[in-house]
Amino acid sequence: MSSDNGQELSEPISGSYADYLETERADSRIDQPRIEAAVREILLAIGEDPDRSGLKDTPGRVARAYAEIFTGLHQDPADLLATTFDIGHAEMVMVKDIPFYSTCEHHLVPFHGVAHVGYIPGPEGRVTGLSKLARLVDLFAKRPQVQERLTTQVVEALVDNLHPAGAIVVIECEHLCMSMRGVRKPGAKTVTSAVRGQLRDPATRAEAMNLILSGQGR
Ligand SMILES: Nc1nc2c(ncn2[C@@H]2O[C@H](COP(=O)(O)OP(=O)(O)OP(=O)(O)O)[C@@H](O)[C@H]2O)c(=O)[nH]1
Ligand SMILES: [Zn+2]
Repeated sequence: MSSDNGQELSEPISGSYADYLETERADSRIDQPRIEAAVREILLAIGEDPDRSGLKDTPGRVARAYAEIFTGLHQDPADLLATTFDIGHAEMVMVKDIPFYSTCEHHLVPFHGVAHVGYIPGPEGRVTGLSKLARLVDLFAKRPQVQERLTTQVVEALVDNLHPAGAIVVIECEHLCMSMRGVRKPGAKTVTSAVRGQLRDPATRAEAMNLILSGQGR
């Protein structure tokens, strides 16, 4: 892939981005035997038989699943955003409708939806690969979370690592803790936003919101 001005946009896998990819595969920092023991206890506590054939492999499966959905606890956004390009683009870049799943830290059930991530490159003109914006959402989503903190962490990682002139993150989610239990309001959506720098300016913010809302029939 190359940009309009012919510069290469290929992503060399070296240095700390390679480290990041390694953490995506590695789950060694998550204590799976401990999760297995805890899940067995939960099954006993609800009155199930953890040794019946349908459940005997469940603690191990849950441990592997948790190792996957909490990988982000052991990933550093600085590694992920280490590869940047100077392509002389000073206008807004927006990746919208990034689907993701996270885990509510209050109930350990999923919340899921879409994230819209945009920024205006700063004077240094540092631009990251588009996929990295989606990976950044996953990095913070794959932790026990609340939606507000997820939103803030994504925008602050952009600010800290790309030094943009402005950044915006808007997240829309359904929380299963509000759908399948408790207040039981399936379909209710929670929307959070965080804006920094030039995107606090009303006109620039309106431009970003138009980009987010366009094509969504809203
Ligand atoms: N602000 C915020 N609240 C959340 C998020 N995810 C879940 N919650 C809320 O966290 C609150 C926890 O409230 P508690 O009263 O401690 O727990 P609870 O008795 O299970 O509450 P209910 O869900 O109302 O039954 C609930 O109101 C949830 O809806 C989130 O991402 N952000
Ligand atoms: Zn919850």
